Amino acid sequence: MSQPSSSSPKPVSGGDIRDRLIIGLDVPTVDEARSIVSRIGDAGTFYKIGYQLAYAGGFEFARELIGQGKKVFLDLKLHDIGNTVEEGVRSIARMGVTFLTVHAYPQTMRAAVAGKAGSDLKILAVTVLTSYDDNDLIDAGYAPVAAAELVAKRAEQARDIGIDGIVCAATEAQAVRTIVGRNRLIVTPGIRPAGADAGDQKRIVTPAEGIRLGANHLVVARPIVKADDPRAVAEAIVDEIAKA
Ligand SMILES: O=C(O)c1cc(=O)[nH]c(=O)n1[C@@H]1O[C@H](COP(=O)(O)O)[C@@H](O)[C@H]1O
Repeated sequence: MSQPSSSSPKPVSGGDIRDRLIIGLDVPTVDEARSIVSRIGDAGTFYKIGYQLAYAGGFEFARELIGQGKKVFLDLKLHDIGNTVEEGVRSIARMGVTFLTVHAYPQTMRAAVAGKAGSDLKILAVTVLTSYDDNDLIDAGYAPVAAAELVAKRAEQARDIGIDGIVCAATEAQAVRTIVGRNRLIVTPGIRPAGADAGDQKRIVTPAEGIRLGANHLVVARPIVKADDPRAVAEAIVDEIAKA
């Protein structure tokens, strides 16, 4: 049965409903990102910068957004030897971003928790990518395992290591909530407004379903940044979140 959103823990802002929508700035240039942010205006409060923009001036742009009072999720999905992850996270913790992703491997998660010590940065562990289904896991060399089962195992490990939040498909959010409890965040990509193109996402739900399934924050990129009117789409999603 769906979990009512009112019983979910508060999203990171604690109050502003707009913060529950994280807009993925998956665009090639800072100019384009800046233009989208300005068109969205006060409908967008929380932005995600991933590989595409991060490696094209996105780190400086993250500081610019923070300077404007926006929250930033740096989606770098770190995964390396422990020392490298720990020192990398230590550097990122000084930037003032709100969220950072790492892959949910135990060594990597432990290193990230050590690296962020003393800062307000929240580490999110990516369990199983939302573009993966069970066959993709076999293809990647895993012994036959359901994506949902691997998500659950990684969520348990993340909880035990002291990770702040979990990135998973909303279809797994209820199961993850029972594992991580109410004090950790659940952040779900793979969100599609009704009728939107799924693209490469395999485990998708609508914004309202994502919230009802217990997500604290929804990540949406292409349906907003590729829209003719990104502000209208962002507003419609926030409205759907508010009513869920
Ligand atoms: O960590 C993420 O944000 C992430 C994890 C995951 O499992 N799946 C996933 O889609 N994402 C990111 O969420 C965003 C989803 O983008 P759209 O499919 O365009 O809405 C992309 O920037 C992905 O990199």
